[in-house]
Amino acid sequence: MSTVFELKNVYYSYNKSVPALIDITFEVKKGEKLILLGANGSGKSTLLKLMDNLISPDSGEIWAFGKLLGDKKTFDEYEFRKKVGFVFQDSDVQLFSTTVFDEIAFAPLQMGLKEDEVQKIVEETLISFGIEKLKDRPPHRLSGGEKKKVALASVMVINPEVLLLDEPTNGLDPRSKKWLLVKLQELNKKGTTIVIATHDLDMAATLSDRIIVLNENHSIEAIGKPDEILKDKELLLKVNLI
Ligand SMILES: Nc1ncnc2c1ncn2[C@@H]1O[C@H](COP(=O)(O)OP(=O)(O)OP(=O)(O)O)[C@@H](O)[C@H]1O
Repeated sequence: MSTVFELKNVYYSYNKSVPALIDITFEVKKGEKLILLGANGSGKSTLLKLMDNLISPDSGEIWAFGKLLGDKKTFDEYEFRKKVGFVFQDSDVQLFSTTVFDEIAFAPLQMGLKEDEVQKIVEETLISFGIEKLKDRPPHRLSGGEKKKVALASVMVINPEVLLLDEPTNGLDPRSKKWLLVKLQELNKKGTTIVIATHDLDMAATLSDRIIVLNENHSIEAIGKPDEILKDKELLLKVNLI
């Protein structure tokens, strides 16, 4: 299996006195389902933002598809954005269009698809996410769960090779959550690499090949197979997950 992401001794702090991540090293293999678990404030969202090249490490390196993120000579931001989709924890940060239709059409239009192709792909996505009725509504006036579905649809519409998802089930009702887990499983079977930050042990159990646990000191406490990690009560207690 080829490596999609490689993080080497990554450090990050929002301001000098408060570290957010300390000495993070791991790889993500192509087609892998990786769960990032950890208590509030342990650094999960920060880690995903670093992997999405929204912020840059203070030190250490992040490689994606064999290229050093942000490297002026070799890194192509446009190619990267086509391959990697990021769904924020807070949907309000993500949604900016005047209608749900335009929100979902944005990425395919950016990729240069023709108007009629975009129309078709957006209609299909609206149906697949069960949000056809919302298509003319302003995204910022939707409920939390509806916003989350639109945010997911607006990223998944271009079928990225890698999905970075920050608390994707937050705000979803039980049926929508189940539906999302099935959808992510299906995408993964077709080859999509999935990295999810969550506290949701249910999701960690159903949707992971490997789990990374971050501790309150913002470093990696454990990396392992789901059955090893989720059986380890002492570990889960230590990081506030049970
Ligand atoms: N914009 C910011 N400015 C300053 N500090 C920040 C900022 N965002 C996060 N932090 C701090 O960085 C650390 C890691 O935060 P992060 O949001 O990555 O944690 P998390 O594991 O995703 O938490 P949660 O489970 O609560 O979403 C925390 O100590 C947090 O207070």
